[in-house]
Amino acid sequence: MDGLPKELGDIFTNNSLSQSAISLEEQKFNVVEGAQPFLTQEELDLLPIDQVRHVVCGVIFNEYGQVLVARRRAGVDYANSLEFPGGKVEHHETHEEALVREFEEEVGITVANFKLVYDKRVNGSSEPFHIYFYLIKDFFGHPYGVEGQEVFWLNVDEIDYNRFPPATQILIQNFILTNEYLQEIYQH
Ligand SMILES: Nc1nc2c([nH]c(=O)n2[C@H]2C[C@H](O)[C@@H](COP(=O)(O)OP(=O)(O)OP(=O)(O)O)O2)c(=O)[nH]1
Ligand SMILES: [Mg+2]
Repeated sequence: MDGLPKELGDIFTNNSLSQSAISLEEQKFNVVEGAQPFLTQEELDLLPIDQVRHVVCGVIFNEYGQVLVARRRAGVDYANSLEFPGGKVEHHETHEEALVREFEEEVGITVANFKLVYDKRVNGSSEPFHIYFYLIKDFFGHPYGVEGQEVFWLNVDEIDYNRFPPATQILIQNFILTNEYLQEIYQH
């Protein structure tokens, strides 16, 4: 796990739920980013690329123009927030291999034909990471929450980007809500 130790993550979540005065919906999204020493974006960007963890995520649309979204589990970093499926690249893997593996492990589908659309250096809760978002043009199978997590298709006009981690919010605002993705999907 990339976040706080599980016990700490749970304590954080429970405290937030019991003591905070914010709405029930907002309480579900507990950002633990920054629990480790905070680095500015400039400091993060100066870290050598081979010294930060790489994370790959995929954005997939179905034939109705809906986007595939999952909910992060309790007790992990960004607990209960929404996310695009994906995860950490392992040492022996390319980004593409990691993306294929993560989609099989998390949502049970095989993905193909993808393109990098946005990337960003992030101050994670336990370590800095570099996140890469791929637009996935083809997939095989029917997605479901292999690890028991909620997985669903969301209409683009129903996306509330505040429910996603900060890096994903930027992607949604600049790539999805602007319809930039349509050009990428239909460009051959
Ligand atoms: N999957 C995913 N992770 C995201 C998104 N935005 C974002 O900041 N992250 C962060 C959360 C985590 O700190 C990090 C890695 O994601 P992860 O928790 O899915 O990693 P993983 O699947 O390998 O999980 P694990 O084996 O470590 O439990 O990326 C997103 O849209 N999707
Ligand atoms: Mg994951």
